Amino acid sequence: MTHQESLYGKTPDQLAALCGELGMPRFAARQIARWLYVRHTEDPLRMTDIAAAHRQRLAEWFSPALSAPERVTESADGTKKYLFRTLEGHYVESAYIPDGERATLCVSSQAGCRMGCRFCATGRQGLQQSLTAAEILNQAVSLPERDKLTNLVFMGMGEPLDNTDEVLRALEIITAEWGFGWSPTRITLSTAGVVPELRRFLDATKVHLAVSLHNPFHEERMEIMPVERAWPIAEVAAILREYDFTHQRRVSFEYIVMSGLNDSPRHIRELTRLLNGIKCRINLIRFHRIPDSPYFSPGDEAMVRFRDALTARGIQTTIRASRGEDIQAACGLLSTRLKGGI
Ligand SMILES: C[S@@+](CC[C@H](N)C(=O)[O-])C[C@H]1O[C@@H](n2cnc3c(N)ncnc32)[C@H](O)[C@@H]1O
Ligand code: SF4
Repeated sequence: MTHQESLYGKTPDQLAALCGELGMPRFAARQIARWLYVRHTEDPLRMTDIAAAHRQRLAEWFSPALSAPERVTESADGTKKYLFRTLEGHYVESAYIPDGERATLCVSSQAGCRMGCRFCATGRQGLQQSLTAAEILNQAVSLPERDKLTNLVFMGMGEPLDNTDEVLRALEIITAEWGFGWSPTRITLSTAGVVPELRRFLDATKVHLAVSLHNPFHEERMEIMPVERAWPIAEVAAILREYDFTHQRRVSFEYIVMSGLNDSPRHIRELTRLLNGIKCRINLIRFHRIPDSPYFSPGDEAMVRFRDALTARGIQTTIRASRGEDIQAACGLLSTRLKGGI
């Protein structure tokens, strides 16, 4: 245990172990969790139902983890991009996306990413740091719009299943009744398909899953997503076939439509074959241009034709509205710029 450690981000089990080490009653763990996650107070000195001597000890041992965003950019459509600094000094982005009754926060799970997808600005940074559970939660808790949030998506920077321990801890805190008490159906985790971690995630939580597909052919997917080499999308699909997505929990596939690369009838046939037996939905995404990239989205009509062709084959398909494009709300562009990366 070091003085750098924070209370925030710890589960009651972890807090109980700490209480034991510090000579405090173990039941104090529940009280601390309540202060942290229900009352959003991380200063031990304000935890008034804990004995004063223990409060003092906690304050000496633990440093604060929560911090306000350092920068915000607002889009014409109301989307806001926040920039948070981690304790190690890296920048991560979160996008706040209001939409009628809904308000979604897109959170980052890592600063940078080591998956190297060719179309992704975050991928170009490489991995700087995996976020702690506290740093993941901070993006929601320290958001000025915290109390308006209805949904959370792990679609910001980083690959959440390359940081599974901390992501699962954050998900536990968000969904537990001693935590934020959110229904798991308000949360979606997006992955490029880290096969060894996928089952663990599916077994440990009930949150929705999104898989970044982008091409159903092994050779072609490998060209744009190096993860395909180690963990083919066919293996991801095989695992998903073992799970039930017909009730509360949903699985969807993200598909950036790239002109001339993945939008042919051949791709439609292969997608149908790949996803056969999985109750799912496909979200078609427009490519957000990043500098020096060779990819282009087709026009609106071609997107609609592609959607209709998939729908005609029995796959529920929607075209995802692009939000915040004027502020580059997608994926790592702002923080990459700050680092001088592009
Ligand atoms: C940034 S990733 C984070 C989650 C996870 N690493 C993944 O790949 O699913 C979230 C989504 O953004 C997509 N994405 C990345 N770069 C993009 C771009 N330039 N335009 C549109 N979508 C992009 C990814 O394919 C993925 O579906
Ligand atoms: S798309 Fe996802 S997995 Fe690929 S580099 Fe970007 S953040 Fe990483």
